[in-house]
Amino acid sequence: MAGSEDQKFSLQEVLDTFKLCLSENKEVYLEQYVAGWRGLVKFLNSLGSVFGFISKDAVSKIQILVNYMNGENASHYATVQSMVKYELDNNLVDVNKKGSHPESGCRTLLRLHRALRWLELFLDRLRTSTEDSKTSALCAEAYNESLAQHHPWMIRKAAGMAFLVLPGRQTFFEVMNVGPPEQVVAKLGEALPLISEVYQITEDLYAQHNMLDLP
Ligand SMILES: CCCCCCCC/C=C\CCCCCCCC(=O)N[C@@H](COP(=O)(O)O)[C@H](O)/C=C/CCCCCCCCCCCCC
Repeated sequence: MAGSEDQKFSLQEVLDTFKLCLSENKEVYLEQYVAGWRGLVKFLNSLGSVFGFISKDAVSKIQILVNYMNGENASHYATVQSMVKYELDNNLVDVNKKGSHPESGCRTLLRLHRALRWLELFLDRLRTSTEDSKTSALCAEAYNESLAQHHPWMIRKAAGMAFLVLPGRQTFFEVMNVGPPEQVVAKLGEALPLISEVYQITEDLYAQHNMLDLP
């Protein structure tokens, strides 16, 4: 798995995985969810080693979920809904404070879920940005509105420094491998509703089970 993060990023590929994320009855397939994140990590890796600490954290969370998906209880880790039910029914989630299940699927996925909100906000800003927009500012705004609220000061500082070396909008669009800027904008417009729907379904599920603040 780790090696696949080094390959070339394609926005279309990420879009395809998020398209495949939802079942007919709107359950979120874990395999596709994780595949979407793997694709995004490829992009992050292509931005350079400054982003290594972020990539490392994302990869370790992906790996925790992959281990459950391939483990002895794999059948319970087909969708986010089945994972939540299984872990809650079997008291496998540290609901109030870290205890015997510090790496439950539920708390691990929650971290990626919060990052998905950042992604949604960031992509929307990119989509509506102009040629002279600064990606670092767009990224920082999206981060401050979402993930930052869950991160301690040190992480916020480190993330803020990393954002400063983000490439400009033009380079960013090129790395997406979609085509000219108009096509990137169109593709982002296609991707956003899918990402939003996956985010909202997960958010509602976690809210319903009072799990939005898992330690
Ligand atoms: C379509 C292409 C354009 C966008 C491509 C974006 C690619 C982004 C790829 C990955 C995003 C990283 C996801 C980070 C997950 C962070 C999860 C988290 O919150 N972890 C913290 C809490 O975990 P526990 O300690 O409770 O286990 C952990 O402390 C975090 C450590 C690392 C710092 C995370 C900073 C996140 C910044 C997100 C912005 C990424 C900037 C990418 C720039 C394109």
